[in-house]
Amino acid sequence: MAVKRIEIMDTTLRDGEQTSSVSFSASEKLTIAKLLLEELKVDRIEIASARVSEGELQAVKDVTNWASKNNHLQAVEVLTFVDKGVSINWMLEAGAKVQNLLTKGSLNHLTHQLKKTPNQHFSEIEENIQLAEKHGIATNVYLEDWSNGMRNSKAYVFEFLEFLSRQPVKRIMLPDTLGVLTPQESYDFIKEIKDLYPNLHFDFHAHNDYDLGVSNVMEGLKAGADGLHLTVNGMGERAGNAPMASSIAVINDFMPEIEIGVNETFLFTISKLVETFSGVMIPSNKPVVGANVFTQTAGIHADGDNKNNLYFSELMPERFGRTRQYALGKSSGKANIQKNLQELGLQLNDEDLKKVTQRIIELGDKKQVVTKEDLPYIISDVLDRTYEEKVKVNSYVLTHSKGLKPSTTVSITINNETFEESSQGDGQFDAFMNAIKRVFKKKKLELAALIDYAVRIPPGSNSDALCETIITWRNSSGEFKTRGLDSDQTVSAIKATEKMLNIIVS
Ligand SMILES: CC(C)C(=O)C(=O)O
Repeated sequence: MAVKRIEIMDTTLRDGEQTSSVSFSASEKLTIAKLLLEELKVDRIEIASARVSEGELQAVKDVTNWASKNNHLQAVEVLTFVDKGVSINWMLEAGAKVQNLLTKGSLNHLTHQLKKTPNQHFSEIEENIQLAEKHGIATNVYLEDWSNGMRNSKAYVFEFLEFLSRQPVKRIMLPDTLGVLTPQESYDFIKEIKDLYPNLHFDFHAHNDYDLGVSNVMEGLKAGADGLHLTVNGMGERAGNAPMASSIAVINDFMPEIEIGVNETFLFTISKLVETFSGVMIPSNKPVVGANVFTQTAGIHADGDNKNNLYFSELMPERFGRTRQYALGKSSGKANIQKNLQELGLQLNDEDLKKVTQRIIELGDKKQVVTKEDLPYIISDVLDRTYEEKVKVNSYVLTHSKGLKPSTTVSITINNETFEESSQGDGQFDAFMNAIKRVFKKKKLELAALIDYAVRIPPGSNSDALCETIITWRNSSGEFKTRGLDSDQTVSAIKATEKMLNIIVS
């Protein structure tokens, strides 16, 4: 079987940034660009549209400056326009060497938006390409609205391709601008073009309006596309672009005839980074990168995992730097609970396990989130023995006053030894944590680092509502979450912290 190496072009920093209300700063763009090229190892990145703003000019300068020192300059691309050289001048100032020239790929767009004839358009494009060449800038050409062009003005598309085949163009980019193609059309249209121009390089740029992005990518590749445009977390205009993570997994698992250079172990890392920088949360069921996609909820699945891995597929979490989890809830069953107990190093006899299972089902029925870290508490509660409280927050005073730093004094007992510490902080909880840090330093104990802090109240409630704080921590044994519930937000965070202290202190 002949294996074909294709190019992956990431356009998170250009099309991805066109997600409503997303704007990356220059330093965020540089950080993402480095990770994409050096760790994830995509072949190319599109980082901006020319002429957008001064800030964007600086962002492109920063990336090209870094890229030229690290042999990546030819992998950094900028979207440009047919504008009598204005974009080219912008590129020159930004130090960019590859332009992705936006042209019209359907007669509809050409006549109604540009109000030009095909010949006028082609001659302006030719002028642009020559000018770029003169300045050492390579050209790729986007045929915007190409998919509709293939449906409604095929003769124009082929006339355009014939013109481009005579130009010094590196790649021709075929966007499904409105995300309207079916998988069958993606295959047929690209095949028709590749059959006619087998030696030209064609990228396929799929959008996800019908959730067909990944299927279309697969069909486009089968038809002979030489490159794909993807975005991290599927960010982009409207419903976004074909998503990076699942497209890469699909190629690796189902398309042995296709070779790519992407290092899939970094897919989750980059997905989280883009989530943080963009503020666009990854849906928990998003394939490969969503919080729940490697969590078995049904007890029968966990049971099957114990029996010859009956519920495993090729899509193993470890490939992406993740681990399988077993949810606790009304449908979890004994096997899920046992899996979690194993992870915590706890053992229960059959009778106790039954009682704990019953309690988790009851809590699940009330829609309560039960986490692995809740298990020791549930066990002690259910089995009617007090949980061995190694750490107890005995008392504290918290102050909050206008114009003064919040401060606290905390009394805490660890393994029967009591400590009192005072501290200040940027907020009341920060002051509390600073006091705890002092105690742990004194005891020479490792404290878990706080890596995420989420607060919520039941929908529709008001300021007297119960407030739930879920804190994610990390220590040398890994990441874990604790939960605190109280009508006072700071107190709920302190309760979650007390749970954490009991988990980490042996
Ligand atoms: C700007 C263009 C190239 C685009 O993203 C699209 O057509 O989808």
